[in-house]
Amino acid sequence: MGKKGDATRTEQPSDSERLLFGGPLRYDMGWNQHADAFLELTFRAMVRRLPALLSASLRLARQADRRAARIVLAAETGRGVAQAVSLLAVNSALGGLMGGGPIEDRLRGAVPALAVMAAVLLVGALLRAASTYATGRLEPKVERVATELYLERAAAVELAAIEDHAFHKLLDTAQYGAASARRMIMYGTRVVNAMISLIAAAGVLTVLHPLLLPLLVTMTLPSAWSALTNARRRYESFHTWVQHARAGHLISGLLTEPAAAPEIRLHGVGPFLLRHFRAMSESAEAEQARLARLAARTGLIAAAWTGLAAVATYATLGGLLLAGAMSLAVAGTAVIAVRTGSASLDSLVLEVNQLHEEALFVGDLERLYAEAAERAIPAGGTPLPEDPREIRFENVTFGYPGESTRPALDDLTLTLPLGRIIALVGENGSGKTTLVKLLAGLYTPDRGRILWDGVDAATADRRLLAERIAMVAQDFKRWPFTARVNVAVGRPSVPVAEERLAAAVEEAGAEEVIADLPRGLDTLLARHFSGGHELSGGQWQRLGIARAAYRRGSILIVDEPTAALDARAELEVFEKIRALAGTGQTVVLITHRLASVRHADLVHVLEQGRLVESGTPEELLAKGGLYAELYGLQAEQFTARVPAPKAG
Ligand SMILES: Nc1ncnc2c1ncn2[C@@H]1O[C@H](COP(=O)(O)OP(=O)(O)OP(=O)(O)O)[C@@H](O)[C@H]1O
Repeated sequence: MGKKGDATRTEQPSDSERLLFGGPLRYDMGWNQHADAFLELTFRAMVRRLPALLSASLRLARQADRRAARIVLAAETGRGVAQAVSLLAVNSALGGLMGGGPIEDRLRGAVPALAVMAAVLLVGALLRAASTYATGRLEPKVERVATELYLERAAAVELAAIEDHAFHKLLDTAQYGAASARRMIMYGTRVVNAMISLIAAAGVLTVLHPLLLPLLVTMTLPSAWSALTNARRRYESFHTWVQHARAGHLISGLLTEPAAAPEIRLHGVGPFLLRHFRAMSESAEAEQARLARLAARTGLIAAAWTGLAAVATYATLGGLLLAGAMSLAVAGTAVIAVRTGSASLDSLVLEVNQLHEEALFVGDLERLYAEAAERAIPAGGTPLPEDPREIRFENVTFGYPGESTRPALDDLTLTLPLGRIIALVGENGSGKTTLVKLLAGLYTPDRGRILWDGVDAATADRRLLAERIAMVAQDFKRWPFTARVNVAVGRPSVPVAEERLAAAVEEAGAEEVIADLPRGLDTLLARHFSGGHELSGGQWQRLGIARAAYRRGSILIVDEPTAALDARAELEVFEKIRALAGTGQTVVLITHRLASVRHADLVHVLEQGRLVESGTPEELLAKGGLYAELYGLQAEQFTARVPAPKAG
């Protein structure tokens, strides 16, 4: 009841959250998915899940380093056995010391048991060292293996999956899984160790007197209860506050972000953000204080309960001694075994709890692995024709996921003759970029077919299809690496070839851009690193074109290649593109600069995802349709008279 009330209260957004974010942000880091599992955090549920959790840790460990995993397991088992032997030796030593006869004889009698204890201590220390070393080797490897698999799977999924909100959320949540996998090894090891020493202590206690085992359990229950209660509160609080925490990080990030820096200084946004950062931090601190208060209260209750249980245990031992049902030596061993056992049980509960918490994140990671495998770009397929004559879109319809009044491409049929310059023209949002993304195999049509001569791209080998495409997208990636890599990344599968690099830079007209860089091609193009350099938008655009030229795909797709270029550079780039077509290269060009389309062999005009007209630029101009209208509008801007300034 209290739990529910707390959660509801903390879900109220703070004033800052309300103002800056319009209310609480509901992105829940995927917690909902495992909320049920965790909230069922009863002792029984945890015990039930323990074997599965331990075997998951072991599987991870074996995947990462089989030998180290074996060492850890053997060392921890050995330590448990050593503990049992040590308790038995204590019993025997105490029995000898407290028996009858002269003290010298008793001491002499205890020597073998003491020697065993010393040997066991030594073995225990050696095993502990072996386990520490092997765990230290194992943990980073587990994290690396899990991370690699995460990155590999994430990079291999379809573009549509990356853009899918639900999948992205899974990607976000699962990124914590690798670190959790690492910690699972640590907690898994501790659980095994605690379990074995508990079994040792419990076994010895049962041998000493059957009453002692339930007493041990009674002594440990309070701390188990307090650990579980606090873990559950922490979890609920984290779940409720995760949004708030993210928003706080967002604000602090904004204060130091270069892109925000000019406005922060000019508009005085700094103090505004700081004020809200403080307000949000204070709400988070209040929540931490609430948790600390509750944890302190729970701890006190548990301590009182443990105290009573301890009194009961020792009273029972006293009773047994008085009644003559137990010798003093056995009682002494029992005290030691009770202490060792309750310490093991305490840590067992704590570690299982931690293991369980980490397992939730590893569960997210495993869900991601499975989903990513399902959404991976299929391997293999029909080979494409060696030298196709044309690519034909046949009644292609494609809509992006989510709400939309119309599909981005709507029953589109058109032909792209290869070895020519084909221009795609149309107003914003008419579907040009979507068309080329389908052409490149980044998306697949919802309906209709894309045929490379007779071969349907849907059944074709996607890797081979991508091999043929070189694309300069509108928002191509500005890699935070050197200029050389920014060009050569066009074909990273081959070693960087200087000649090919120079040719690509020349084809893109980017020689001057490179010459102006302080270290030429070796200049780092990332301002936030020391020695880093930033390029202007137009300079980047030339590097983007150089990258596509370096790739040497048989179909070059250029989406708005001149948007950031000055008039002279624009002319130059179109000259280069025209020259490329002379070499038999297919160029698919998207541009709003209709004057530059003059040299295209074929123009397709799109409107609202449909083809409205096709032809050579001259034909389209003569026809007087949409192309002619757009062309006329642009031409007018240059011929219209600039109004003369008003006199006076
Ligand atoms: N990744 C995406 N997710 C959802 N909808 C998208 C996405 N990309 C484009 N759209 C939508 O698809 C439609 C076609 O967009 P597209 O980018 O293909 O047009 P375009 O002709 O290239 O436009 P522009 O001239 O502005 O570049 C638009 O309505 C747009 O809102």
